[in-house]
Amino acid sequence: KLGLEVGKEEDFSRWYQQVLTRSDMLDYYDISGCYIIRPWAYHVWQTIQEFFDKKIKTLSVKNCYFPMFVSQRALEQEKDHIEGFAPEVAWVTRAGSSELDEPIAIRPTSETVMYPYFAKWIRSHRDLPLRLNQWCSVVRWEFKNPQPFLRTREFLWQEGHCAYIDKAGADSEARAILAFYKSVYEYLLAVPMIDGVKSEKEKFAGGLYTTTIEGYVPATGRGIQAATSHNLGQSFSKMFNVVVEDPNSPANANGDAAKLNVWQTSWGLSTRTIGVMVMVHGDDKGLVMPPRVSEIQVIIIPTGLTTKHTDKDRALVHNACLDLVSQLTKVDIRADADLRENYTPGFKYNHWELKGVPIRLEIGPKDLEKNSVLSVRRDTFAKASLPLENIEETIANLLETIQSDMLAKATRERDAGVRMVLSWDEFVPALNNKCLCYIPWCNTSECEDAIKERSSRAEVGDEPQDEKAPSMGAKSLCIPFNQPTNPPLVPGETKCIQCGNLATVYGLFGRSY
Ligand SMILES: O=C(C[C@H]1NCCC[C@H]1O)Cn1cnc2c(c1=O)CCCC2
Ligand SMILES: [Mg+2]
Repeated sequence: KLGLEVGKEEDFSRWYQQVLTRSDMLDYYDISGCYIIRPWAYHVWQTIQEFFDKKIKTLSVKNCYFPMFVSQRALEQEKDHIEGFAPEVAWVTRAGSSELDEPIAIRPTSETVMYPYFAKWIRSHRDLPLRLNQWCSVVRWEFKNPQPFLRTREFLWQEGHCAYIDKAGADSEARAILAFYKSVYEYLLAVPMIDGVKSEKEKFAGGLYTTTIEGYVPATGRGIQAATSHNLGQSFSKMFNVVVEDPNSPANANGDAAKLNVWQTSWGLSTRTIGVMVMVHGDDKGLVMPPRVSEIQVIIIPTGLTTKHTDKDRALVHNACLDLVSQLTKVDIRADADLRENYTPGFKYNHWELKGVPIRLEIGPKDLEKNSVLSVRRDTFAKASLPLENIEETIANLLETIQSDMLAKATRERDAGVRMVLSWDEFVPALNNKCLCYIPWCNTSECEDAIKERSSRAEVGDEPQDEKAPSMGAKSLCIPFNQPTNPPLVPGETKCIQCGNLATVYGLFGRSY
């Protein structure tokens, strides 16, 4: 059966799974939480990789590869970094039929893999800055229900790890990387992001601060953490003893200079990117692929051929399709033709709509007479008859228009899903209206806990716990760099909507993935 059996608004999680499997993006695997990434999705990941890799090379970041195995000693080098996460760590305990003397962990992230070697390699300030990145997979044995691309036990990502002589170096690089992350989503995936800093409660416990980009999924009204870039401060360099001689401090009496723990950053972006793109742009006909990341940007389909037409007519139309493919390919447009004899044009339209191909071109005998082609946009279904004259430029422009229209539409929907909430009694209704909320906030962890508690479904009245309504409370997603100004938050006057103490920031809150 082609097409989707369930609508996006009808049953979102079933829609999401069906759109992924029926578009051949992904297949389920016989180990829970693990999925097969098929070519249609893998092309998106490779496009992101090429784009991001070029960006970090402008910062002189070098790619490398560390082992996926972590010794128990290394992993537990820093207790509080790992203790919160310990249940998620997967261990190798046996090889063949023989037990290992020591269990070996599979990396859930690579701080503890890399930093002992940072300590070994960084001996002098001249060894700084050190800027490394690796493209790899990591394993986190999550117990919450898995979701393809969004929460999986193994996922592909990149993790960057850098070391600087001072805080300023770490600050500026962390922010530069965050801007690159934002452009992955906004330039490639046509998904708008809100950037900001995580609260003390939500930040990466091992670090000084976490900057983040936060997405919004209109269909569920939930926020989603899309990528993070941390200034780790000096906590990891103290744990792992990554020290240099302080170039700015004179040697003391007996000649040895002061020691300085380096300042570090770490940053990660994963295949969650693909899930966000699907959730934001997909519709009831299937995927809607942003042109910049779609393996096929234009699909050309012969049409209008009936039994009345001769084999010659058919050959003419098929050749016109193939000519068009080569014309577009010559100008780097990723075009293909679907000349399968055993499927009707209508069947093919559904198939390529399901896969979200941005433009469909229909060519038949009549079009050849008029030297034109019928184009259909996947995002709006708008049809237009296009002259074959100068078709390359026309299609190139149409692809650009689709890319920017998709971002504009997703931005309108995101803006409609984020509200200014200036009093507590508006907060939960806004969440239940699928909105994220900017709230005047005191920025304390205990208040954050109270907000989560008071906004979880159980707390609010006793309406039936229908499985769709998220029973979770609202989390703080970020303190946006771009603080709302309407109305302005008046320091010393504006109150936190939860606890009534003075508000110091606007916080972005919402139910989230
Ligand atoms: O991974 C990070 C921090 C950092 N890691 C490198 C990329 C950027 C950033 O995510 C946080 N973190 C999340 N999840 C886990 C761990 C963990 O450190 C360690 C144990 C298992 C689960
Ligand atoms: Mg986690």
